[in-house]
Amino acid sequence: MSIMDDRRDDEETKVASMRQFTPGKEGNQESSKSSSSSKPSKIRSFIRLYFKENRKFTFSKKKNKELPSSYNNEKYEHANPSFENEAQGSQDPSSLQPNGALNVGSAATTSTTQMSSPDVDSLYVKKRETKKSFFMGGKKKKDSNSKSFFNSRHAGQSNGSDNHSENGNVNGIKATEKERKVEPVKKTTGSARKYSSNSVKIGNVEVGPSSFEKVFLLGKGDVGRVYLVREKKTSRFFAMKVLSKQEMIKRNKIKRAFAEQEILATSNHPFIVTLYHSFQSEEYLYLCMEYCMGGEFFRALQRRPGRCLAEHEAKFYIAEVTAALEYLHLMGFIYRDLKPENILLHKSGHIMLSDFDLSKQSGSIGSPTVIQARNSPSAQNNYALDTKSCIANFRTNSFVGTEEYIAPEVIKGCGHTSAVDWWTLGILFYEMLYATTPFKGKNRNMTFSNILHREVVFPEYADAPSISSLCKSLIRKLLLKDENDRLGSQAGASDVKLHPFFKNVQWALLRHTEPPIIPRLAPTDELGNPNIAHLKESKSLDITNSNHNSHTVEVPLSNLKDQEDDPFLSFNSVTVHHDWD
Ligand SMILES: Nc1ncnc2c1ncn2[C@@H]1O[C@H](COP(=O)(O)OP(=O)(O)OP(=O)(O)O)[C@@H](O)[C@H]1O
Repeated sequence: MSIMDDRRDDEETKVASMRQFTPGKEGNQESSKSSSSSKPSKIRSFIRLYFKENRKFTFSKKKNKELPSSYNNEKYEHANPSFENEAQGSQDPSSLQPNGALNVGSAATTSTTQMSSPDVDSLYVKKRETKKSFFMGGKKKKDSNSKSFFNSRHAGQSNGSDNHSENGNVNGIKATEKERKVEPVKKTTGSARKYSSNSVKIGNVEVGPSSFEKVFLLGKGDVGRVYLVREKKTSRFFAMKVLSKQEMIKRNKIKRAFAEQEILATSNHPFIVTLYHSFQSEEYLYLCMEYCMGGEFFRALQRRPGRCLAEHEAKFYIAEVTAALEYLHLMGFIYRDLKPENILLHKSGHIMLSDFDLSKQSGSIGSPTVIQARNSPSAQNNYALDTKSCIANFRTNSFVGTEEYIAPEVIKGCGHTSAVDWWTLGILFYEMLYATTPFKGKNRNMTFSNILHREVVFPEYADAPSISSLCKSLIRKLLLKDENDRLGSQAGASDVKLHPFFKNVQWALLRHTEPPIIPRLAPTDELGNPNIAHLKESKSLDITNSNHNSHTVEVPLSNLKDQEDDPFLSFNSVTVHHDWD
């Protein structure tokens, strides 16, 4: 079977299978050699200066009179079926229970042993699938293997602290409400949260759920939905992520929601989705973000001939992702979930990283330093910013990621660093070029075994994409199994940027470069908002009624109000004003 065929099969699997959840304790076991006395605020100011950029993209200046990709049925068929489904009240696939956990079993004996490490603090592996599997008519796929590993794994970690699970299951036994202790997220002090201050002003939240009306459903994850909403007062459109508190409690994902808010509110970068407001109601947390009209990069990739890109096109996206990862690392974040599904496209076609719920923030971030570049192309330009130094010594033990993208050190369970992001960049690059990931096996066991033991192979069949040796060299270096040898291990993003493959890339002018795919957008109104007049609107226009009826309600939230340890008490309700608004 050719790689392309294989990919098509994979598509079926992705559509058919649900995300995999395994229990674990959201970890606090990260170790950092950097002193906790370091001053994140100063460092972040430095980073902001380093990245001080006008957020406007060159190409967005030209008034785009076309509709977002998701509206154009001709070019982007099924791009917005979520809307259809919402209107038709189709079945919510998340009502299908996620089915199990990791199983590296016999096919990957080494990893099984190592993964049983009691140091692992969190388990969360996503199976490749589209986040919109519900509208694609996928069926639930049972993964019986997963459960067995879940059980054996937890048998080896049966200390009390492991009783927290992503899905409320402990050693395969469903925890009762009494048993499930909801850990409040520690109230952070004003000094703990630092927001971008240069071009961004953070204030008390100025809106609430009733300030918006739902237009339609854009996409869905495990604990929430993302809606296109219109702010009543301004008629501006936003993407609103609505997270169910019930579900977060049930799946022990409270900290993930906090981390996502923190990262979104702190970040200010052209290739990272912008947060405008965050707030909560009794039932939900709300993240009001910039609406990425270009839709998912994953979808754009699927629509390309052969579902892949030419080398020069992939280079563009890999360069933008590298710039975004560089920024995140400088800010002290490890992204940990890079994949085409998490890359959205701005209406200009530039990338916007989204979905930070698996990201990890270093407790204290180090200072960026300047080091002698090993592979600098020019003698004058012999120094590089060491972007790794901000996060270099930060290790975390969570077992998180997406199956085909997981780095070897994560499978081994011996802790991982920001180097996992460079590994995932290598996988992403490969997938863009060959329409499949390099270590994909017949099942999860084989995939993990391949990740641990197999060298990356580049297809050489007759009509295989023609890829330069420089490009292959970059991918090989990003996919080195030993994180200490991997590209990025010396100076972080600078190592990657200085690879000869990127010789002609003008890093500072990336966002002024015309993207290879310009989303065909439907007509916009005079404010640049999508013209949705012709669309059938969602049944419920009330954002306060998010209708998360797919999930079982187990803990009455009103009970939480009586508890002094309301886990959402310290969720930051803020409004972020950006200087380009
Ligand atoms: N800013 C945005 N603009 C347009 N569409 C968006 C935006 N944010 C999210 N979406 C859509 O909603 C989908 C789900 O979003 P997201 O991945 O953030 O949700 P999630 O609940 O965190 O998912 P997961 O379970 O993978 O963590 C995305 O795949 C995308 O299609």
